[in-house]
Amino acid sequence: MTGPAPRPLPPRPASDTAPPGTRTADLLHTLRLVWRASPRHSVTYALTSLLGSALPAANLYIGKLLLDEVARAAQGGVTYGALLSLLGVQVALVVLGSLLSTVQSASQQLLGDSLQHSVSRRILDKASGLSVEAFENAETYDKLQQAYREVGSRPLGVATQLVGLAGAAVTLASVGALMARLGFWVLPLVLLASLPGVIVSNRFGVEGYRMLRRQTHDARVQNYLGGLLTSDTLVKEVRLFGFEPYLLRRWRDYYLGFRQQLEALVRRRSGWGFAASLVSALLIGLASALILRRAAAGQITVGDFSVFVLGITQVQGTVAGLLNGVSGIYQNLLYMRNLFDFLELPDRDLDAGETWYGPIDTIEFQGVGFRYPLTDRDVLSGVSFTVRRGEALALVGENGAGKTTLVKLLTRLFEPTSGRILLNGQDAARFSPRSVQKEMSIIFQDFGQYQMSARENVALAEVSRLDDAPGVQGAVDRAGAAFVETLPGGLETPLGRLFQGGRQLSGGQWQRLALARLYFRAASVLVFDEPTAALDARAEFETMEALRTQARDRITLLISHRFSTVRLADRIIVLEGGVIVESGSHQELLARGGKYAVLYDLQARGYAANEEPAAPA
Ligand SMILES: Nc1ncnc2c1ncn2[C@@H]1O[C@H](COP(=O)(O)OP(=O)(O)OP(=O)(O)O)[C@@H](O)[C@H]1O
Repeated sequence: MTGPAPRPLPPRPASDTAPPGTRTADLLHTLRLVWRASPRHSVTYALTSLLGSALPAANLYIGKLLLDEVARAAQGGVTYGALLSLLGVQVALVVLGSLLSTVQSASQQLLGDSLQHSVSRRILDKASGLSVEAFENAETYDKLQQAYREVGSRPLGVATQLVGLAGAAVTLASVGALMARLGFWVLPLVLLASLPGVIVSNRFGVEGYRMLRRQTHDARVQNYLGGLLTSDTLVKEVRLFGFEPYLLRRWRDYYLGFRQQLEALVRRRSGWGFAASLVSALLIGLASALILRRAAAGQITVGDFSVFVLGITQVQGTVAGLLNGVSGIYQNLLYMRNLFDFLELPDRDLDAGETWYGPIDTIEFQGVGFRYPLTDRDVLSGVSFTVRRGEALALVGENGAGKTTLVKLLTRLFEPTSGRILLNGQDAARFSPRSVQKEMSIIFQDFGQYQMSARENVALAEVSRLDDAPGVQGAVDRAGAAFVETLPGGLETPLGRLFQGGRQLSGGQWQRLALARLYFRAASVLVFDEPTAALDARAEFETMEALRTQARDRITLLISHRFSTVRLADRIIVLEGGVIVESGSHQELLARGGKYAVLYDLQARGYAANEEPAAPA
């Protein structure tokens, strides 16, 4: 599906107030990245570019000699052979030029490809080592997204622009040396004439960039609005409520705002651009008049004059390229800082610590507290409880009470900010998170729907057993996901609608597969976070029955808003504002008449109300 072309978002570059050494270090770092990506293509690209940069001066010089010889030939004394040999050199230069540029662009393309691959690889390596915490931090996530988006252009941009700068210096020095022979004022005047245009274009380049930056927030909102209109998952709701015109109007309002700013910028840029070209023309006119005076005095040849005329365009183009290259490198380095910031984020070594072996028989929370990074509020505090093998513990509480957070701590995705968690009486922090996680299996509230085969959807819980067909089948049976057999390719059927040939499943079917994934891993701790939210009544009943059987030789943790599910647990913990306010069995908590009883009563009354016969009209 194609949506409206998204407005280019200027990615947020790192602050340009970084210490002066940072840019140099980033430049070197970028060049190292480029070099490592492909030394062979880096060298080829640099060499062909530099050699090619000396060609304009060589061409100018041969052209001058040829013209002078032609002029002399008019007076006789020059052989046809001499003219032909100069022509031969000129043709050879043209052939060399096109050979160099062919090799240059081929090596640039291959270097770009290697670079994109190697930097993407580094980003993905980094992303796989980051903690879950890092992903929940909006700024880090932004950096990751941006690094990934920019990976194809920025590092190569820095390298090619840097080589371009060196090439421009070579061109300028060689062409400049030729022109300087025509009079000491020629080169300064021509250089001066190049400046106004470059200054204006740079100044408005920066303004344009700032404008885009100012618009970043609004552009994101506009893109979001466009995304709502083109989203396959939201189309049902958008159509039914019919708010397309509202979305379109808001989308257009943003566009009109951007358009106004763009028009103002274009007007000013055109005015200044025109003024700059006038100044430039005056200076070139002055230089030409001076050259012509020397020509009138017979002090320069027709070849010299051609060096002057053709040299002007060459110098102006090179100066513009040089200054634009400097600002281009600077801008690209700002983006590279984002990439480096991301690559420099601390990893969370999931294998650090002692290795945990064997089943977990008890989990004990001792005064556990937790605060999300960059927030100023504890979402859990003083949480203490113990759960033993064979027990099913349910967590209840209203939205935002801290249930999922508690599970994240239990599963070592996050570490407590206070208190400790003991496993079989030993501090969990001593053990490597990964080795502990191997003993745990989970179905999250927002479980994954992997656009892969049904088998992979189950076996991802333990990829080393990806080919364990009986194991997968067993998990599928336990999860009541028998529908898999009715799929055209059985367990091998690709799922989801993202790729061709994929079968889309219903929400409940996806959830059953996620349950199968949980069962597939041989774990001593099972965590069910709203495991039945998308299930029908029968499936919920079956799941709960299976869960009760599973629970006998394991620790089971259950989060649910459905009391029909919760009441099956041996013990229930009631969380409120991150604190345990009650705990006990279903019967005990009802008898106590506290928070649990109130919540239970509310839900029970909801059912009862639905069962009341309709009042006669
Ligand atoms: N990544 C995060 N960064 C900052 N705060 C968070 C983050 N995730 C959750 N919170 C906050 O932590 C509190 C507890 O959230 P949690 O998801 O644990 O609640 P819950 O009891 O599972 O809620 P629900 O029943 O809605 O699933 C909430 O106030 C929430 O706003």
